[in-house]
Amino acid sequence: MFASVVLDIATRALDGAFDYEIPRELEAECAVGATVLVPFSHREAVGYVVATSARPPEGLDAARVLPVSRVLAPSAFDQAAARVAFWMAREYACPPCEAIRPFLAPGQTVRVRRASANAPWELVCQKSGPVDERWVSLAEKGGSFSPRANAVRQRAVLQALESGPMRMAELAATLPGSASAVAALARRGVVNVEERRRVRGGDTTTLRSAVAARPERLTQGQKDALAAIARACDAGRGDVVLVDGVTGSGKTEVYLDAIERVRAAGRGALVLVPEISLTAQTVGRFRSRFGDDVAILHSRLSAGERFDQWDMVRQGRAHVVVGARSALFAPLRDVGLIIIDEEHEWTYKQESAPRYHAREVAARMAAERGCALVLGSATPSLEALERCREGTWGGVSWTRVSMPERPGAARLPAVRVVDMTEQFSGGNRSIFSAPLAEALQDVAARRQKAVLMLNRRGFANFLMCRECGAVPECPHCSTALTYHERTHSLVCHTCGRSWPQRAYPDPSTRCPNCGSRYLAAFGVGTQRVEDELAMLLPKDVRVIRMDADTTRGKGDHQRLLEEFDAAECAVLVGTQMIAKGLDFPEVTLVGVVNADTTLKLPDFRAAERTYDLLEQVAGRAGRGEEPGQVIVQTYWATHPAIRAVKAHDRALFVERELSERRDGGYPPFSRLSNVVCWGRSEADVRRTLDDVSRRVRERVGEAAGWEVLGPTDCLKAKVKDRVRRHLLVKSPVDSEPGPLLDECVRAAAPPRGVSAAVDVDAYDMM
Ligand SMILES: Nc1ncnc2c1ncn2[C@@H]1O[C@H](COP(=O)(O)OP(=O)(O)OP(=O)(O)O)[C@@H](O)[C@H]1O
Ligand SMILES: [Zn+2]
Repeated sequence: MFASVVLDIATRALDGAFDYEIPRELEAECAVGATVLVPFSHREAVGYVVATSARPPEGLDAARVLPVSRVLAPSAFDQAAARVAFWMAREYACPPCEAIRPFLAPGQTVRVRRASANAPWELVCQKSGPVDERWVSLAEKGGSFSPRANAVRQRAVLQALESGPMRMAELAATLPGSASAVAALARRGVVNVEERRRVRGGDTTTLRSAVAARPERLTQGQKDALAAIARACDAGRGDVVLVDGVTGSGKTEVYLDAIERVRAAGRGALVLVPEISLTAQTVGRFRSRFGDDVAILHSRLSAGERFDQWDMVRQGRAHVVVGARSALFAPLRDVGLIIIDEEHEWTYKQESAPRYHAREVAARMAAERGCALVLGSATPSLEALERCREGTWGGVSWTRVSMPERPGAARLPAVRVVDMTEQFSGGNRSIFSAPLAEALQDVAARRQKAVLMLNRRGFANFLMCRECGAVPECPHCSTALTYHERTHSLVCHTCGRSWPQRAYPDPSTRCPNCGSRYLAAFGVGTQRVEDELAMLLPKDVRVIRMDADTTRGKGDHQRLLEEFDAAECAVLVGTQMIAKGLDFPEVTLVGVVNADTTLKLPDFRAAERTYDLLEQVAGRAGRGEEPGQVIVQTYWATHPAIRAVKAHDRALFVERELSERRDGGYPPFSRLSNVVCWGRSEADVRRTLDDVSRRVRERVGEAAGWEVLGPTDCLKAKVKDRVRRHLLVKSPVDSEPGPLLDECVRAAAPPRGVSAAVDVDAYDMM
């Protein structure tokens, strides 16, 4: 037998597979997907088997093919997955081993390394094993036993167990030396020790929304969606269904029912949700329907826990995988359905190699495995909408099903837009406009609940006139200028021009539009909102703050939501993290403190992001029987994104946005790739990227639909003392920029100390 092996050496120079002979004694283990050790250029290297064959590789003398030395880890992926990995390597311009790594067992780092140029190579093997799942509990007769007076540890163990069984690992961590005490107690039959495979990720919660009770009847939209999904599944060629359902329309129920059908046919399902929604609520809903058949994968699990979940899938003990982006690579054998919830979310794009977009990889995987792909969102990406409008894309059908209504008595909330410049000229200097302050007080008086969102995405700082709402923009690029506090300047990060400018309260400040002296840096913290709320509302209203600061710990997120759930009357104040997914039927008011910050990001998707965010957060109101109200505070009430949210009419935003994108040649009408170069030496970085740019321009020539922009400094021009510059490349929708850019970067051969990354279909261009 022979094996085709991709070496784990991440360099652009090594992009193929190498052939090895499989010694007879390794034949059983050395399957596709196995991690192996092989001889390579006078040393040994780690690699992954991507194909096996009984015939010797063509054109090679079988006697000269070297043998595989060892099998280091059993198979983690199959042939179809290997094909997807090769596609990823090409599409996203990365070495094949980088595209294979996501498919490996969590926690596996097996590398051959050496400490210095002359040191010997050594194999570093780190693999996660199953987590210690021994549980200790009091036995029946435990109550009557009393340890000897000097058996302090035994006493402590018994005391700890009084409130219920505990994991051995937990006991050992909290009571040093408890292992031997437990062993002694177990010998006397006072405690029981049992192996118990805990179902992880579904930690118990008091959240009422964490159960998915089967509804009495489905809405028409839900039925339509399920019918379309069934057709796509039966077609068996990777067809895509976009479930375009307004917030609270019951998309989760559609996913659950669709999975039930797939499971009944004996196949499994992969469900991707944004990391932040992987809370007890989502997980609980899937568990309440599928129990232990669900595996959960996300980054807040420990390496051991992740391994366990992954291994359950590989062993065929769990058939429904719910997880963040990377769950796409779980070793589920017979995938019948892939679901991506909140399809428009940015977190589906990975920002480090391999720089893939989960939507695109999922589409490829669905075609490769002959299953259906379901995308769900209340605010679908323009890419998905455009492909559905075309009807087919990439050789499969793309169908949009709309779910325009919420089930039962629930209605979409009324949205009121408050113009903050009017509030300011009327003398109101508070964070809260008069209407929002009143609505909050009403919620307190009626003992209901409210959600207040502070838009804080992006780090870009800009100046805004408090009197007229103007934001200084680049006259050449029509993007908002970034304010640099230390140098007192406004900078355009598209063309690099800059202007001196001082912000309020400096006396020299003048708004370029109206001359007001209130041209100030924009930004309010959650802390300040919390303080102002405390002054506005009676003491007995719970204010719960949820932001990066209050959710550092593992269980913080869930605990805060549980507090909000349990409270009688409360306000949840938070950043973007509270905008999506939350299903609290008793929320009657949603307030958006500052709708505009994302509009001003120097990014062509800024308006889309803002629209998505506002429509999603607005969707948290009125999900139960009580009608909901939304108040959006903005300095830009006439912006199409704001008007669309106000009317719950996406067309108001999308039509204009699509025509602008078409005119500007931006996605979804083109592909946009970002080539970034960074290093300590600015001269080297410049020279390298100039070289790349020259090569790309040469290759592209006058080809229709190709356009090269830059090179320019990145918006984050310096990170950790490394200078960053980038080049943007637009290409036609059906082009393959990956291989071309890869070749140009390779040919430019970045010198030592300069790194280059190719980001195809880039989202973050800062
Ligand atoms: N057919 C139905 N009849 C009654 N209630 C339903 C039905 N389908 C779903 N629900 C309930 O409607 C609520 C909203 O559903 P869900 O959370 O799935 O909405 P969603 O479409 O995912 O919204 P969002 O995009 O805002 O997250 C849930 O409490 C769910 O239990
Ligand atoms: Zn400019």
